[in-house]
Amino acid sequence: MTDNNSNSECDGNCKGCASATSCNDSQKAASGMQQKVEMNVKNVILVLSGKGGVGKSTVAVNLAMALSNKGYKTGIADADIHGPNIPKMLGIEDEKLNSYDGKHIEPVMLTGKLGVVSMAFLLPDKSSPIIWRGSMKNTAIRQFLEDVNWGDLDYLVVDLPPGTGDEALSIAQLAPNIAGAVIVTTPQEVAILDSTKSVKFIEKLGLKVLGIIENMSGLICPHCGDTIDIFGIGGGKKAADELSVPYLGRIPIDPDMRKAGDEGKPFIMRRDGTEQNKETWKHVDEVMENILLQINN
Ligand SMILES: Nc1ncnc2c1ncn2[C@@H]1O[C@H](COP(=O)(O)OP(=O)(O)OP(=O)(O)O)[C@@H](O)[C@H]1O
Repeated sequence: MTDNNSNSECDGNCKGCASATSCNDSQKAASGMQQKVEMNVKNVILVLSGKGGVGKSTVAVNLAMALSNKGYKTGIADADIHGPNIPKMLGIEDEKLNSYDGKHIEPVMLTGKLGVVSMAFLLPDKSSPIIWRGSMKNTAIRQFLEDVNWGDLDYLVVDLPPGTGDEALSIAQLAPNIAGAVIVTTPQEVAILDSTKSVKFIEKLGLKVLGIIENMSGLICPHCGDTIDIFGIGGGKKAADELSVPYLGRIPIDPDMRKAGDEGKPFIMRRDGTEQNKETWKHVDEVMENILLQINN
């Protein structure tokens, strides 16, 4: 076994792993020997994608908000250590994490039923990069689960960075009661190819794929109501069928969705009654219901 973060050299069966003393956290993660943390959560939902910028955080905040609006006690763990955008999307980027006993961290409560933790709350300057190796990220993720006063949660929604790296592996191995993973993609071939990797990654870890969401799926023209295929339509459904995983639905490109993220007020809190808004709402509602159906399936 080497002393770096490579997982290719650690099979989890060497003497070091057996004695559990000589591997660093990342190697333990790679070998699958990390113990689940203890926390009172009924369902952990992972949100991931193969490619960046496809709408994971957008889906995560809307899903968490939808669940808490239904009365479920919900948490969001922003596990995108290098690019934590959840606080900005919820309009709480100036908040800080507090600790009353020096050990446990209080989540930032958006409402009585929705708490949030993110690296963004710990940064002195929002534009500072976080330059961390895998083992440090693993430790931070463990703390997000174990050291946060979440209370009893019905759902914990975890927003992951793109790809199948340290953060995804850490969460998959540390979090208890993982209901499954929602894979977000856009319709183009390159995004689909990368989301296929996400599906295989989740399956390899023995977790359930709740399904694929096709985001940015056509633009409904606000003037004529016609759909313009900017990135195409149907790639997510095709991928879901080919991979034999559920298709959770599609969300069109909607300028209001982008505004919602920029203004820190999630889309599902905006109902303006326009035809375009109603159409997007119909799709968002369908996607959220399908996720819940798959969890209870
Ligand atoms: N359906 C949509 N219509 C319009 N804009 C959208 C839509 N979905 C997401 N966006 C916008 O696209 C941008 C990227 O979305 P988001 O940050 O959710 O992606 P991400 O996959 O989490 O990104 P990253 O890989 O950087 O974490 C944001 O500005 C968001 O508001």
